[in-house]
Amino acid sequence: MENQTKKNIVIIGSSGHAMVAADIISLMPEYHIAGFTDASRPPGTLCRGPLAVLGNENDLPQLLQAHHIRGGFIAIGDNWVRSLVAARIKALLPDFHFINAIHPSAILSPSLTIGSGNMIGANAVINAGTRIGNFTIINTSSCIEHDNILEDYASVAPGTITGGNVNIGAFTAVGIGAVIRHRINIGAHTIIGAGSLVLKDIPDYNTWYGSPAKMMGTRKAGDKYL
Ligand SMILES: CC(=O)SCCNC(=O)CCNC(=O)[C@H](O)C(C)(C)COP(=O)(O)OP(=O)(O)OC[C@H]1O[C@@H](n2cnc3c(N)ncnc32)[C@H](O)[C@@H]1OP(=O)(O)O
Repeated sequence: MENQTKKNIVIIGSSGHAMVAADIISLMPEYHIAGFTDASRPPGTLCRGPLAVLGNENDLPQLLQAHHIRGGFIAIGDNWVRSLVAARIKALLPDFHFINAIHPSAILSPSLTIGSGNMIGANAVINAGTRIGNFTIINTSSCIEHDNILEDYASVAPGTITGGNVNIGAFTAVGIGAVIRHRINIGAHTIIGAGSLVLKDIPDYNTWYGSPAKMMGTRKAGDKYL
């Protein structure tokens, strides 16, 4: 039940990633989680203690009223799928408020610029002058150094480290534990494999991995990467 100090929030998705997002949002004093939406599980399915699947995305207009929901968070780890879901919700509810899910242990520079719909995990550090777009994932214990740019729907997996002045393009996924040297530009829709060391600029629609990372293939928007 919403009280006077907390806004009711719905989490879109109910996977393992959604449970991490729920853990984060439950630690944010301004929000109360009303439940989840997930088209692949019947309403009433318990997900996290008493919190259940309330319906699917198409039910959102009714769910907002029934549960006094004031905003939501898309907790879908796949960058492309997350963008498709965001587009569907925006078409259905143009004024829907997408919150940022920011773990209280994250350390964010006061000069950080950030949009909406982003997840910032436990112990992440984001340093001065960095700009984060919308619907990105900065996962657990990532270190995003000064003057980086992360475009919309980009993601960095747990333990990623970037140097200063790194740009990561829209929809690009940086794998777990990758290290990216300072002043590197990574294009859009690109994948950096787990544990990679990136020392060169990387174009759009590429897969690179290894130490040092090398070009291992090309890809199309929406290709799987996990
Ligand atoms: C909370 C979370 O879970 S966040 C998500 C965390 N997960 C990740 O970060 C995963 C990122 N994805 C990867 O690293 C993937 O391995 C990819 C996308 C780079 C490559 O995937 P695929 O194209 O399917 O490669 P595939 O598994 O077929 O492996 C092909 C070869 O490359 C090697 N390889 C794959 N990934 C890597 C890597 N990151 N570094 C070095 N070698 C690699 C494999 O060992 C294999 O070598 P082999 O032919 O000698 O056996």
